[in-house]
Amino acid sequence: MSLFQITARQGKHWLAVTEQNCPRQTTTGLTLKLTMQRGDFCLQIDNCLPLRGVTALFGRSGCGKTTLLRAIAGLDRHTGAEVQCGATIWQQDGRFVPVHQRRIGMVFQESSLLAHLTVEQNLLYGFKRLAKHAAIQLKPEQVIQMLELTPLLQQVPSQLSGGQRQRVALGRALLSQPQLLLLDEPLASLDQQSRCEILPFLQSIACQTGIPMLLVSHQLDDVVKLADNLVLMQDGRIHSQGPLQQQLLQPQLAAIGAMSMLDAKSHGCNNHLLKLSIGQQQLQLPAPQHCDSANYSPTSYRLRIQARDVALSLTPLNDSSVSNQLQVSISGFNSAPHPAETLVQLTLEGQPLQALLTKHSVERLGLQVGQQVYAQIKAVALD
Ligand SMILES: Nc1ncnc2c1ncn2[C@@H]1O[C@H](COP(=O)(O)OP(=O)(O)OP(=O)(O)O)[C@@H](O)[C@H]1O
Repeated sequence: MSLFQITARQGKHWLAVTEQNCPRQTTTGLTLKLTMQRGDFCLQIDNCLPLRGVTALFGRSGCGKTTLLRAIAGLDRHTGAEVQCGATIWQQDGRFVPVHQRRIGMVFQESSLLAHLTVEQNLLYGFKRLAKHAAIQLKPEQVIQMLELTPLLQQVPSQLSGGQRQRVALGRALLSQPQLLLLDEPLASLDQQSRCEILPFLQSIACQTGIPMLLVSHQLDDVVKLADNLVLMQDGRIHSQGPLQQQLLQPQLAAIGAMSMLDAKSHGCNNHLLKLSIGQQQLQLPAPQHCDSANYSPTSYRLRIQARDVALSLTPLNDSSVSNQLQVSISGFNSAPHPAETLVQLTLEGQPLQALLTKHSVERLGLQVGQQVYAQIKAVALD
C-alpha cells in the first residue's frame, strides 16, 4: 500500500499523509560559514541548517537566498567559505568539491530539460552517468510512479506544460540519487492551477524519499503547506530559523499576511465536509473532490489559516453561521502592520494560532493574556 493518499479538490490540492510517520533522514545538519561582499550587498552566514524534511528559505527579494543556495551547491566558489553536509565536507580551507561531485539534486524556476530528448531520456540522462559504485536508493520506476510520469515518457519537453516540465525536472533530480535537494522557486513560473497540481508531488517526495530539501519560495502559502522548518533571511543574514509553526509567529511575516499552520487528524467525509479533530476539538472544511467516506483511513492533515479569517468571542455563538468554534487561550498580543489592528496570539490544544483583530475589538471585549475565548473560523477559509 502506498504511504500516501493524494486527492484533489476543485482549484486546490490537498495531501493527506497516513498515520505512518514520514521517514526523515536523520544526519547532522548542513553547516555553513560564508562571508561574501558584492557591492553594497554582504552575505554573512554562520549557521547550521537542519538536514531533515523540508527547510524553506524565505525573505525579501535581494536578501541573498539564491546566493546562499548557489554557494551550497558549489556553483559559486567563495574564498574562505565552509560548507559541510552531514559528515561530508564540500568546502573547507583549500578543499572544494565541484558541483558534479556533490550529491545534490537541483530544480530551478525554469526547468533545464534537454529539448531534443524525450522525458524518459531526460530522466535517465543523469542516472546512467552515475558512477557504478554509487548507491542506488531511488530507481527510475519508483520515481516515474511517484511523480505520475508514465503518460509523458515518450514526449519531448516542448509538448509539456510548465507543471509537467517541473515534475520531470524533479524526477531527474531525484534519479541523481541526491543527499540533498535544492529547489530555487520551483513553482515561480507556474500559474496558480499548476502550482496546486505540483505541491502534492513535492510533499510526497519529502515524505516518501526522506531526502532533505532546501526550498526557496516567495509564496508563504506554499511554504506553509510544505515546510517543516522555516529560515527567515534578512539583508544577507539568517535572521531566525526553527520549526514552521513557531516561525510563523515572527513579527516580520505579519507584513505579508500573518497565518498559522495547525496539525489536525481527519476522520472522514460526510455531506461533502471533511471532519477533523485537534486534540479534543472538532472542526470541518469542504471535503476534497474525491474524498471517499467508505474507504477513509485516519490521516494527518495540515491546515493553513490566515489570521484575518479568525474571529474571537467570549462565549460560543449559537446563532452564527460559523461552524468551527474552538476553545483557545490568549497567549499574547503583537503589533500588526496597520495601526488600527492587533495580532492576537492564541493557543489551541498546545498549537499556536493567530487572529487579526482591530484594537477596538480587543478593547471592547477586554481581551487579556491567559483568558479563555472561542475562535471562530469559517469552514471555507480553511485549506
Ligand atoms: N552576479 C552578481 N553581481 C553583483 N551582485 C549580485 C550578483 N548576483 C546577485 N547580486 C546581488 O546580491 C544580492 C542577493 O541576490 P540574490 O539573488 O541572492 O537574492 P534573493 O534573495 O535570491 O532575491 P530574489 O528573491 O529576488 O531572487 C542582491 O542584492 C543582488 O543584487
